[in-house]
Amino acid sequence: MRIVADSNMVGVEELFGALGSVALYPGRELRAEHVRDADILLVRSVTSVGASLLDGSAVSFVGTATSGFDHVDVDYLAAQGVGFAHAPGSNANSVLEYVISAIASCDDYLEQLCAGGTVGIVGFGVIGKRLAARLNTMGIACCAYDPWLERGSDQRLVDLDQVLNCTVICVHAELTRREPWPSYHLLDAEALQRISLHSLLINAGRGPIVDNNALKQLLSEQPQRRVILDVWEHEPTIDVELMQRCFFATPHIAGYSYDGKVLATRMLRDSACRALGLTIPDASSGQLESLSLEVPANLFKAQLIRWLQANSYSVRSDDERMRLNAGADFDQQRSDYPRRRELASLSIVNAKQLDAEQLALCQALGIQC
Ligand SMILES: NC(=O)C1=CN([C@@H]2O[C@H](COP(=O)(O)OP(=O)(O)OC[C@H]3O[C@@H](n4cnc5c(N)ncnc54)[C@H](O)[C@@H]3O)[C@@H](O)[C@H]2O)C=CC1
Ligand SMILES: O=C(O)C(=O)[C@H](O)COP(=O)(O)O
Repeated sequence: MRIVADSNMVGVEELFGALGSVALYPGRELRAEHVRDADILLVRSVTSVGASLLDGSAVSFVGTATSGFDHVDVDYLAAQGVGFAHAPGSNANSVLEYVISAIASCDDYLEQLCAGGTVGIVGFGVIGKRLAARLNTMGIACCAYDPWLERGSDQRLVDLDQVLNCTVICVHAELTRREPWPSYHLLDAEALQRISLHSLLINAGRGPIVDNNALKQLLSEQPQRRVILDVWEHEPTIDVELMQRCFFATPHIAGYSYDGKVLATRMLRDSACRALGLTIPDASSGQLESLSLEVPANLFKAQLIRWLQANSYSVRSDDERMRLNAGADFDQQRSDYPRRRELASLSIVNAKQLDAEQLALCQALGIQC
Protein backbone atom coordinates (compact mmCIF):
# COMPACT_ATOMS: atom_id res chain seq x y z
CA MET A 1 0.00 0.00 0.00
CA ARG A 2 1.39 3.43 -0.95
CA ILE A 3 0.37 6.42 1.11
CA VAL A 4 1.01 10.01 -0.01
CA ALA A 5 0.44 12.73 2.59
CA ASP A 6 0.91 16.42 3.27
CA SER A 7 4.20 16.85 5.15
CA ASN A 8 2.51 19.24 7.61
CA MET A 9 0.15 16.59 8.94
CA VAL A 10 0.99 15.31 12.42
CA GLY A 11 1.61 11.61 13.11
CA VAL A 12 1.20 10.17 9.59
CA GLU A 13 4.26 7.92 9.74
CA GLU A 14 3.33 6.64 13.23
CA LEU A 15 -0.33 6.03 12.43
CA PHE A 16 -0.18 4.94 8.77
CA GLY A 17 3.28 3.34 8.71
CA ALA A 18 1.87 -0.11 9.53
CA LEU A 19 -0.36 0.06 6.42
CA GLY A 20 2.43 0.68 3.89
CA SER A 21 5.08 3.10 2.66
CA VAL A 22 4.54 6.79 3.39
CA ALA A 23 5.74 9.64 1.12
CA LEU A 24 5.38 13.23 2.32
CA TYR A 25 5.09 16.40 0.18
CA PRO A 26 4.22 20.03 1.02
CA GLY A 27 0.46 20.34 0.47
CA ARG A 28 0.61 23.34 -1.84
CA GLU A 29 3.10 21.52 -4.10
CA LEU A 30 1.18 18.22 -4.45
CA ARG A 31 0.83 17.42 -8.17
CA ALA A 32 -0.61 14.55 -10.24
CA GLU A 33 2.84 12.93 -10.64
CA HIS A 34 3.18 12.59 -6.83
CA VAL A 35 -0.11 10.74 -6.41
CA ARG A 36 -0.20 8.67 -9.64
CA ASP A 37 0.87 5.41 -7.95
CA ALA A 38 -0.61 6.12 -4.52
CA ASP A 39 -3.46 4.10 -2.97
CA ILE A 40 -4.21 6.54 -0.16
CA LEU A 41 -3.96 10.34 -0.37
CA LEU A 42 -4.01 12.44 2.81
CA VAL A 43 -4.36 16.20 2.46
CA ARG A 44 -5.01 19.42 4.38
CA SER A 45 -7.06 22.44 3.43
CA VAL A 46 -4.36 23.85 1.13
CA THR A 47 -4.59 21.10 -1.53
CA SER A 48 -7.40 21.18 -4.10
CA VAL A 49 -8.51 17.62 -4.74
CA GLY A 50 -10.36 16.80 -7.94
CA ALA A 51 -9.94 15.62 -11.52
CA SER A 52 -6.74 17.54 -12.25
CA LEU A 53 -4.93 15.92 -9.32
CA LEU A 54 -6.44 12.43 -9.46
CA ASP A 55 -7.37 11.57 -13.06
CA GLY A 56 -5.45 8.44 -14.07
CA SER A 57 -4.14 7.77 -10.53
CA ALA A 58 -4.47 4.59 -8.45
CA VAL A 59 -5.86 6.48 -5.43
CA SER A 60 -8.82 4.63 -3.91
CA PHE A 61 -9.14 6.64 -0.68
CA VAL A 62 -8.75 10.36 0.04
CA GLY A 63 -8.69 11.74 3.57
CA THR A 64 -8.49 15.37 4.61
CA ALA A 65 -7.28 16.12 8.13
CA THR A 66 -9.78 18.96 8.42
CA SER A 67 -13.34 19.71 9.45
CA GLY A 68 -14.13 21.75 6.34
CA PHE A 69 -13.75 20.14 2.92
CA ASP A 70 -14.55 22.91 0.45
CA HIS A 71 -11.15 22.12 -1.18
CA VAL A 72 -12.33 18.61 -2.16
CA ASP A 73 -14.53 17.81 -5.16
CA VAL A 74 -16.61 15.19 -3.37
CA ASP A 75 -18.89 14.66 -6.40
CA TYR A 76 -15.85 13.75 -8.51
CA LEU A 77 -14.61 11.30 -5.84
CA ALA A 78 -18.05 9.66 -5.58
CA ALA A 79 -18.33 9.35 -9.38
CA GLN A 80 -14.88 7.69 -9.50
CA GLY A 81 -15.72 5.33 -6.61
CA VAL A 82 -12.91 6.83 -4.50
CA GLY A 83 -13.51 6.58 -0.74
CA PHE A 84 -13.48 9.84 1.18
CA ALA A 85 -13.31 10.97 4.80
CA HIS A 86 -12.74 14.21 6.64
CA ALA A 87 -12.20 14.70 10.36
CA PRO A 88 -15.33 16.37 11.73
CA GLY A 89 -14.98 17.57 15.30
CA SER A 90 -11.27 16.72 15.50
CA ASN A 91 -10.32 20.36 16.01
CA ALA A 92 -13.61 21.62 17.47
CA ASN A 93 -12.18 22.06 21.00
CA SER A 94 -9.29 23.97 19.52
CA VAL A 95 -11.60 26.37 17.67
CA LEU A 96 -13.73 26.84 20.81
CA GLU A 97 -10.64 27.69 22.84
CA TYR A 98 -9.52 30.14 20.15
CA VAL A 99 -12.91 31.87 20.31
CA ILE A 100 -13.00 31.97 24.11
CA SER A 101 -9.44 33.29 24.26
CA ALA A 102 -10.31 35.93 21.65
CA ILE A 103 -13.39 37.07 23.58
CA ALA A 104 -11.52 37.04 26.91
CA SER A 105 -8.67 39.12 25.46
CA CYS A 106 -10.73 41.82 23.73
CA ASP A 107 -11.89 44.80 25.79
CA ASP A 108 -14.58 43.77 28.33
CA TYR A 109 -16.59 41.47 26.04
CA LEU A 110 -16.26 38.55 28.46
CA GLU A 111 -17.67 40.66 31.30
CA GLN A 112 -20.50 41.83 29.00
CA LEU A 113 -21.34 38.21 28.17
CA CYS A 114 -21.21 37.13 31.83
CA ALA A 115 -23.59 40.01 32.60
CA GLY A 116 -26.28 38.85 30.15
CA GLY A 117 -24.87 39.51 26.68
CA THR A 118 -25.44 36.99 23.90
CA VAL A 119 -23.17 35.20 21.42
CA GLY A 120 -24.63 34.88 17.92
CA ILE A 121 -23.29 31.95 15.94
CA VAL A 122 -23.38 31.81 12.13
CA GLY A 123 -23.36 28.12 11.13
CA PHE A 124 -24.78 25.63 13.63
CA GLY A 125 -22.88 22.48 12.70
CA VAL A 126 -20.45 20.49 14.83
CA ILE A 127 -18.39 23.51 15.92
CA GLY A 128 -21.31 25.95 16.22
CA LYS A 129 -23.27 23.51 18.42
CA ARG A 130 -20.24 22.67 20.57
CA LEU A 131 -19.49 26.34 21.06
CA ALA A 132 -23.08 26.98 22.14
CA ALA A 133 -22.94 24.03 24.57
CA ARG A 134 -19.68 25.24 26.10
CA LEU A 135 -20.87 28.82 26.43
CA ASN A 136 -24.18 27.68 27.91
CA THR A 137 -22.41 25.64 30.60
CA MET A 138 -20.38 28.78 31.34
CA GLY A 139 -23.69 30.61 31.84
CA ILE A 140 -23.50 32.57 28.57
CA ALA A 141 -26.54 32.78 26.27
CA CYS A 142 -26.35 31.95 22.54
CA CYS A 143 -28.45 32.00 19.42
CA ALA A 144 -27.59 30.75 15.94
CA TYR A 145 -28.33 31.27 12.26
CA ASP A 146 -28.23 28.25 9.98
CA PRO A 147 -30.87 28.32 7.22
CA TRP A 148 -30.05 24.74 6.16
CA LEU A 149 -31.45 23.47 9.47
CA GLU A 150 -35.16 23.27 10.17
CA ARG A 151 -35.97 26.32 12.29
CA GLY A 152 -38.03 24.33 14.82
CA SER A 153 -35.29 21.73 15.33
CA ASP A 154 -33.58 23.90 17.96
CA GLN A 155 -35.01 26.84 19.88
CA ARG A 156 -31.69 28.67 19.59
CA LEU A 157 -32.12 28.99 15.80
CA VAL A 158 -33.07 32.53 14.80
CA ASP A 159 -32.82 34.73 11.71
CA LEU A 160 -29.58 36.38 10.58
CA ASP A 161 -30.61 39.81 11.85
CA GLN A 162 -30.96 38.52 15.40
CA VAL A 163 -27.52 36.97 15.26
CA LEU A 164 -26.01 40.16 13.85
CA ASN A 165 -27.58 42.00 16.78
CA CYS A 166 -25.60 40.04 19.41
CA THR A 167 -22.77 41.23 21.67
CA VAL A 168 -20.36 38.83 19.96
CA ILE A 169 -20.85 37.27 16.51
CA CYS A 170 -18.88 34.12 15.67
CA VAL A 171 -18.72 32.71 12.14
CA HIS A 172 -18.53 28.90 11.99
CA ALA A 173 -20.38 28.12 8.74
CA GLU A 174 -18.87 25.93 6.05
CA LEU A 175 -17.91 27.72 2.82
CA THR A 176 -20.47 26.93 0.14
CA ARG A 177 -21.87 28.53 -3.00
CA ARG A 178 -24.87 26.17 -2.92
CA GLU A 179 -28.25 27.82 -3.44
CA PRO A 180 -30.56 28.87 -1.91
CA TRP A 181 -28.30 29.78 1.03
CA PRO A 182 -24.70 30.22 -0.10
CA SER A 183 -22.34 31.24 2.70
CA TYR A 184 -19.91 32.85 0.21
CA HIS A 185 -19.96 36.60 1.08
CA LEU A 186 -22.88 36.00 3.44
CA LEU A 187 -21.49 38.92 5.42
CA ASP A 188 -21.35 41.40 2.56
CA ALA A 189 -21.27 45.21 2.86
CA GLU A 190 -24.96 45.40 3.66
CA ALA A 191 -24.92 42.64 6.31
CA LEU A 192 -21.77 44.05 7.93
CA GLN A 193 -23.49 47.43 8.27
CA ARG A 194 -26.26 45.73 10.27
CA ILE A 195 -23.78 44.70 12.97
CA SER A 196 -23.83 47.12 15.90
CA LEU A 197 -20.83 49.40 16.25
CA HIS A 198 -20.29 47.94 19.74
CA SER A 199 -20.33 44.23 18.79
CA LEU A 200 -17.31 41.99 18.33
CA LEU A 201 -17.10 40.00 15.07
CA ILE A 202 -14.94 36.84 14.95
CA ASN A 203 -14.42 34.79 11.78
CA ALA A 204 -12.83 31.38 12.41
CA GLY A 205 -14.82 29.65 9.64
CA ARG A 206 -13.57 30.41 6.11
CA GLY A 207 -12.28 33.75 4.80
CA PRO A 208 -14.68 34.24 1.86
CA ILE A 209 -17.78 34.02 4.11
CA VAL A 210 -17.01 37.66 4.97
CA ASP A 211 -16.47 40.07 2.06
CA ASN A 212 -12.97 41.22 3.05
CA ASN A 213 -12.99 44.34 0.88
CA ALA A 214 -16.31 45.45 2.35
CA LEU A 215 -15.00 44.74 5.85
CA LYS A 216 -11.84 46.76 5.20
CA GLN A 217 -13.94 49.66 3.91
CA LEU A 218 -16.19 49.53 6.98
CA LEU A 219 -13.19 49.42 9.34
CA SER A 220 -11.61 52.39 7.58
CA GLU A 221 -14.82 54.39 8.14
CA GLN A 222 -15.41 53.07 11.67
CA PRO A 223 -12.03 52.05 13.12
CA GLN A 224 -13.53 51.61 16.59
CA ARG A 225 -15.27 48.39 15.42
CA ARG A 226 -13.82 45.21 16.90
CA VAL A 227 -13.01 42.43 14.42
CA ILE A 228 -10.92 39.29 14.91
CA LEU A 229 -9.97 37.28 11.82
CA ASP A 230 -8.34 33.86 11.72
CA VAL A 231 -9.34 33.16 8.11
CA TRP A 232 -8.91 35.37 5.06
CA GLU A 233 -9.90 35.68 1.46
CA HIS A 234 -7.09 34.59 -0.88
CA GLU A 235 -4.94 32.80 1.74
CA PRO A 236 -1.97 32.61 1.96
CA THR A 237 -1.82 36.12 0.49
CA ILE A 238 -3.64 38.39 2.85
CA ASP A 239 -4.77 42.01 2.76
CA VAL A 240 -2.24 43.74 5.00
CA GLU A 241 -4.40 46.85 5.47
CA LEU A 242 -7.28 44.67 6.66
CA MET A 243 -4.91 42.81 8.99
CA GLN A 244 -3.77 46.11 10.50
CA ARG A 245 -7.37 47.14 11.13
CA CYS A 246 -8.24 43.92 13.00
CA PHE A 247 -8.07 43.75 16.79
CA PHE A 248 -6.46 40.31 16.47
CA ALA A 249 -5.23 38.71 13.23
CA THR A 250 -4.06 35.10 13.07
CA PRO A 251 -2.94 32.81 10.20
CA HIS A 252 -5.76 30.23 10.07
CA ILE A 253 -4.68 28.46 13.24
CA ALA A 254 -7.89 28.40 15.29
CA GLY A 255 -8.04 24.63 14.81
CA TYR A 256 -4.31 24.06 15.33
CA SER A 257 -4.15 22.40 18.76
CA TYR A 258 -1.73 19.48 18.80
CA ASP A 259 -4.47 17.30 20.31
CA GLY A 260 -6.74 18.14 17.36
CA LYS A 261 -4.07 17.40 14.77
CA VAL A 262 -3.29 13.98 16.24
CA LEU A 263 -6.99 13.17 16.52
CA ALA A 264 -7.57 14.14 12.86
CA THR A 265 -4.82 11.80 11.62
CA ARG A 266 -6.16 8.98 13.82
CA MET A 267 -9.71 9.53 12.52
CA LEU A 268 -8.43 9.32 8.93
CA ARG A 269 -6.43 6.17 9.69
CA ASP A 270 -9.56 4.51 11.09
CA SER A 271 -11.71 5.70 8.16
CA ALA A 272 -9.15 4.47 5.61
CA CYS A 273 -9.02 1.05 7.31
CA ARG A 274 -12.81 0.79 7.28
CA ALA A 275 -13.06 1.89 3.64
CA LEU A 276 -10.35 -0.52 2.48
CA GLY A 277 -11.47 -3.46 4.66
CA LEU A 278 -8.33 -3.40 6.86
CA THR A 279 -8.11 -4.09 10.61
CA ILE A 280 -7.96 -0.89 12.67
CA PRO A 281 -4.74 -0.92 14.78
CA ASP A 282 -4.83 -0.50 18.58
CA ALA A 283 -6.85 2.63 19.38
CA SER A 284 -5.08 3.28 22.70
CA SER A 285 -1.63 3.82 21.19
CA GLY A 286 -0.22 7.34 20.92
CA GLN A 287 -2.40 8.96 23.62
CA LEU A 288 -1.08 12.38 24.66
CA GLU A 289 0.11 13.06 28.21
CA SER A 290 -2.01 15.19 30.56
CA LEU A 291 -0.56 18.30 32.27
CA SER A 292 -0.94 19.52 35.87
CA LEU A 293 -2.45 22.87 36.74
CA GLU A 294 -2.73 24.69 40.09
CA VAL A 295 -5.67 27.09 40.04
CA PRO A 296 -5.68 30.22 42.27
CA ALA A 297 -8.62 29.91 44.70
CA ASN A 298 -9.38 33.67 44.67
CA LEU A 299 -10.58 33.97 41.07
CA PHE A 300 -14.24 33.83 40.03
CA LYS A 301 -16.33 33.88 36.85
CA ALA A 302 -14.81 36.14 34.11
CA GLN A 303 -11.47 36.44 35.93
CA LEU A 304 -11.24 32.68 36.37
CA ILE A 305 -12.23 31.99 32.74
CA ARG A 306 -9.59 34.45 31.55
CA TRP A 307 -6.90 32.94 33.79
CA LEU A 308 -7.70 29.34 32.82
CA GLN A 309 -7.81 30.13 29.11
CA ALA A 310 -4.57 32.14 29.25
CA ASN A 311 -2.83 29.21 30.95
CA SER A 312 -3.55 26.96 28.03
CA TYR A 313 -3.77 29.16 24.93
CA SER A 314 -3.56 32.87 24.20
CA VAL A 315 -4.61 34.28 20.83
CA ARG A 316 -2.46 37.33 21.56
CA SER A 317 0.83 35.51 20.93
CA ASP A 318 -0.42 34.19 17.56
CA ASP A 319 -1.50 37.71 16.64
CA GLU A 320 1.90 39.14 17.59
CA ARG A 321 3.73 36.53 15.50
CA MET A 322 1.52 37.20 12.48
CA ARG A 323 2.13 40.98 12.64
CA LEU A 324 5.94 40.59 12.86
CA ASN A 325 6.15 40.05 9.10
CA ALA A 326 2.81 41.64 8.21
CA GLY A 327 1.33 38.23 7.37
CA ALA A 328 3.89 37.65 4.57
CA ASP A 329 4.99 34.31 6.07
CA PHE A 330 1.43 33.00 6.50
CA ASP A 331 2.22 29.41 5.42
CA GLN A 332 5.52 29.35 7.31
CA GLN A 333 3.78 30.40 10.53
CA ARG A 334 1.33 27.57 10.07
CA SER A 335 3.97 24.92 9.43
CA ASP A 336 6.15 26.18 12.35
CA TYR A 337 3.17 26.45 14.69
CA PRO A 338 4.05 25.72 18.36
CA ARG A 339 2.75 22.59 20.04
CA ARG A 340 -0.46 23.87 21.62
CA ARG A 341 -2.38 21.67 24.06
CA GLU A 342 -6.11 21.84 24.75
CA LEU A 343 -7.73 22.65 28.10
CA ALA A 344 -8.86 19.01 28.24
CA SER A 345 -5.20 18.03 28.63
CA LEU A 346 -5.05 19.91 31.97
CA SER A 347 -5.69 18.24 35.28
CA ILE A 348 -6.28 20.39 38.38
CA VAL A 349 -4.03 19.40 41.29
CA ASN A 350 -5.65 21.58 43.99
CA ALA A 351 -9.32 20.83 43.25
CA LYS A 352 -10.06 20.50 47.01
CA GLN A 353 -9.25 24.21 47.50
CA LEU A 354 -11.86 25.31 44.93
CA ASP A 355 -15.57 25.81 45.59
CA ALA A 356 -18.39 24.16 43.62
CA GLU A 357 -18.88 27.14 41.31
CA GLN A 358 -15.19 27.34 40.45
CA LEU A 359 -15.01 23.59 39.79
CA ALA A 360 -18.12 23.73 37.60
CA LEU A 361 -16.52 26.49 35.52
CA CYS A 362 -13.30 24.48 35.12
CA GLN A 363 -15.34 21.47 33.99
CA ALA A 364 -17.39 23.65 31.63
CA LEU A 365 -14.13 24.59 29.91
CA GLY A 366 -13.27 20.91 29.51
CA ILE A 367 -10.57 20.70 32.23
CA GLN A 368 -10.18 17.45 34.19
CA CYS A 369 -11.09 18.03 37.86
N1 LIG B 1 -10.18 28.36 11.38
C1 LIG B 1 -9.93 27.08 11.53
O1 LIG B 1 -8.83 26.68 11.87
C2 LIG B 1 -11.03 26.10 11.32
C3 LIG B 1 -12.09 26.40 10.50
N2 LIG B 1 -13.11 25.49 10.33
C4 LIG B 1 -14.24 25.87 9.48
O2 LIG B 1 -15.41 25.79 10.26
C5 LIG B 1 -16.43 25.22 9.46
C6 LIG B 1 -17.47 24.57 10.34
O3 LIG B 1 -16.97 23.37 10.87
P1 LIG B 1 -18.00 22.25 11.38
O4 LIG B 1 -18.92 22.84 12.35
O5 LIG B 1 -17.19 21.08 11.77
O6 LIG B 1 -18.76 21.93 10.03
P2 LIG B 1 -20.26 21.42 9.84
O7 LIG B 1 -20.35 20.93 8.45
O8 LIG B 1 -20.63 20.50 10.95
O9 LIG B 1 -21.13 22.75 10.00
C7 LIG B 1 -21.20 23.74 9.04
C8 LIG B 1 -22.57 24.38 9.17
O10 LIG B 1 -22.61 25.53 8.32
C9 LIG B 1 -23.95 25.64 7.90
N3 LIG B 1 -24.12 26.57 6.78
C10 LIG B 1 -23.94 26.34 5.44
N4 LIG B 1 -24.28 27.43 4.74
C11 LIG B 1 -24.68 28.36 5.64
C12 LIG B 1 -25.17 29.68 5.51
N5 LIG B 1 -25.35 30.26 4.33
N6 LIG B 1 -25.47 30.35 6.65
C13 LIG B 1 -25.30 29.79 7.86
N7 LIG B 1 -24.89 28.52 8.04
C14 LIG B 1 -24.57 27.82 6.93
C15 LIG B 1 -24.33 24.20 7.55
O11 LIG B 1 -25.73 24.05 7.45
C16 LIG B 1 -23.71 23.46 8.72
O12 LIG B 1 -24.63 23.25 9.76
C17 LIG B 1 -15.70 24.24 8.54
O13 LIG B 1 -16.43 24.01 7.36
C18 LIG B 1 -14.41 24.97 8.27
O14 LIG B 1 -14.58 25.74 7.11
C19 LIG B 1 -13.10 24.29 10.97
C20 LIG B 1 -12.07 23.95 11.80
C21 LIG B 1 -10.92 24.80 11.99
O1 LIG C 1 -10.34 21.83 9.86
C1 LIG C 1 -10.49 22.81 9.12
O2 LIG C 1 -11.50 22.98 8.40
C2 LIG C 1 -9.44 23.83 9.07
O3 LIG C 1 -9.65 24.95 8.71
C3 LIG C 1 -8.08 23.41 9.47
O4 LIG C 1 -7.75 23.79 10.76
C4 LIG C 1 -7.13 23.94 8.47
O5 LIG C 1 -5.86 23.42 8.68
P1 LIG C 1 -4.95 22.95 7.47
O6 LIG C 1 -5.61 21.79 6.85
O7 LIG C 1 -4.85 24.07 6.49
O8 LIG C 1 -3.67 22.62 8.12
